[in-house]
Amino acid sequence: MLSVSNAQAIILNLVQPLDNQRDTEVVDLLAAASRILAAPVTSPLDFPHWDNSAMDGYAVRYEDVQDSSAQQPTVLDIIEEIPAGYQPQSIIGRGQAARIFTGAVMPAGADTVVMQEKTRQEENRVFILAAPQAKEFVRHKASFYQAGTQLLPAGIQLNAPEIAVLAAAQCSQLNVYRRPRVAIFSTGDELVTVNQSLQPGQIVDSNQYALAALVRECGAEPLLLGIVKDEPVALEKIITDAVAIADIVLSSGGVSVGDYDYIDKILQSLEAKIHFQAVNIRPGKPLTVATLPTPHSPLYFGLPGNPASVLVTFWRFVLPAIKKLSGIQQGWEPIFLKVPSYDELRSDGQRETYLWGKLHLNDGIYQFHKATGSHSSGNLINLAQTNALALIPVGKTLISPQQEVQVLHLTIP
Ligand SMILES: Nc1nc2c(c(=O)[nH]1)N[C@H]1C(S)=C(S)[C@@H](COP(=O)(O)OP(=O)(O)OC[C@H]3O[C@@H](n4cnc5c(N)ncnc54)[C@H](O)[C@@H]3O)O[C@H]1N2
Ligand code: MOO
Ligand SMILES: [Mg+2]
Repeated sequence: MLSVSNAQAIILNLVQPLDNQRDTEVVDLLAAASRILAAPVTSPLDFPHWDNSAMDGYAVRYEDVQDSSAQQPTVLDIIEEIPAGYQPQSIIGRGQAARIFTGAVMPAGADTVVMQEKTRQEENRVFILAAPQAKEFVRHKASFYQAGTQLLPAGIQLNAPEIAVLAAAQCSQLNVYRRPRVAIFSTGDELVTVNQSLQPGQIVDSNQYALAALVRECGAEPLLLGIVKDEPVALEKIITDAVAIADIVLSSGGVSVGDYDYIDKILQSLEAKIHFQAVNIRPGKPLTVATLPTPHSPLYFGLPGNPASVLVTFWRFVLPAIKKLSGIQQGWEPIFLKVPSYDELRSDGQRETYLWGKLHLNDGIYQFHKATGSHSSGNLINLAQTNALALIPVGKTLISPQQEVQVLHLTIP
């Protein structure tokens, strides 16, 4: 059976990132947090914009003060006071200084700032009580960033640090990738919505709600198409509708070998290319990945119906695909941490097994705690509060308490 890593490689190979011309939109800076930058940004401004002081103190000429000490202070005449936001008017000459404050423009003639604590002021004179270093406490024009060079590259996510940079560079509108569109529907005669009353044999379609939340969490737009019965005609229509509007289609259920599992047959009748129908993973083995022969060739994930399988296959396979699609330039693959396991972890050794649970901080070190209760893929109850999946590789049957385990950390992104 196809290994998890080969399945991931096939999926990432199939994903075409959004187009940096067609698939973009302009958003205000305040709405740009967590979006993906579609074009590199350059600024006509230098950072700092001008030489300025890093301290509250006195702007001086280094050559005047280089021999200063507490015993033999240099005495300078204060000829100007320069607060932040003020353009200095005078040129500092021999024996002169300017009172200056943090962030204020350096006056011409001065090249060094002496911090206030190393001075004593008496009326219009300042006593320099210690020799500074040459150019000390001056933040030089363009020393952080040179105008016209690249400020931010395309393909990065805009988080608080980038938003700060863009604000400082007066970029009030940004060219970002549009959100990937992800169509979601559930299949099954037994399914009802949260608001319908349950008849014997029925369950709530929790997968659609779970997938909508996951898609939204990773910055994409969920298009909810509802529940469809296990009927070929209805299924063919919903798949056709979904592929027409979405970049990625997620269905759940109907991909195993039962008499009412129609998804793969309908994909075949629609001339989809099915890349694989099963992966050596637990939970989530019956996973269908296909591409459809429409112009924009959306990627189709037929996720298995069991609720735990849906979440695990989303985290392991769909999330990296959405990341690549969204225009992010790198870091699509899941990140595994190596941590000690608090609990004993078991698998039959046949499939790459994912056990859900929580990373707990213990004295500054993460530890994996397995969720209590049944790890059946049909049990969604103990999935609540999951923030990590422990991985037991093929061939391994036991990870003992305190042994190291690889853990997929689920904080998105
Ligand atoms: N003979 C075999 N039977 C099964 C195999 C197998 O290899 N041979 N694989 C099992 C595994 S593993 C899984 S996972 C499931 C996958 O089943 P399907 O994708 O065909 O899904 P369904 O049969 O439609 O449903 C399975 C299960 O999940 C519940 N379900 C379905 N949709 C939802 C939903 N939207 N919300 C909540 N729960 C849902 C459904 O009621 C079933 O209990 O196949 C095994 N069988
Ligand atoms: O793959 Mo299934 O998800 O083991 O139950
Ligand atoms: Mg089935």
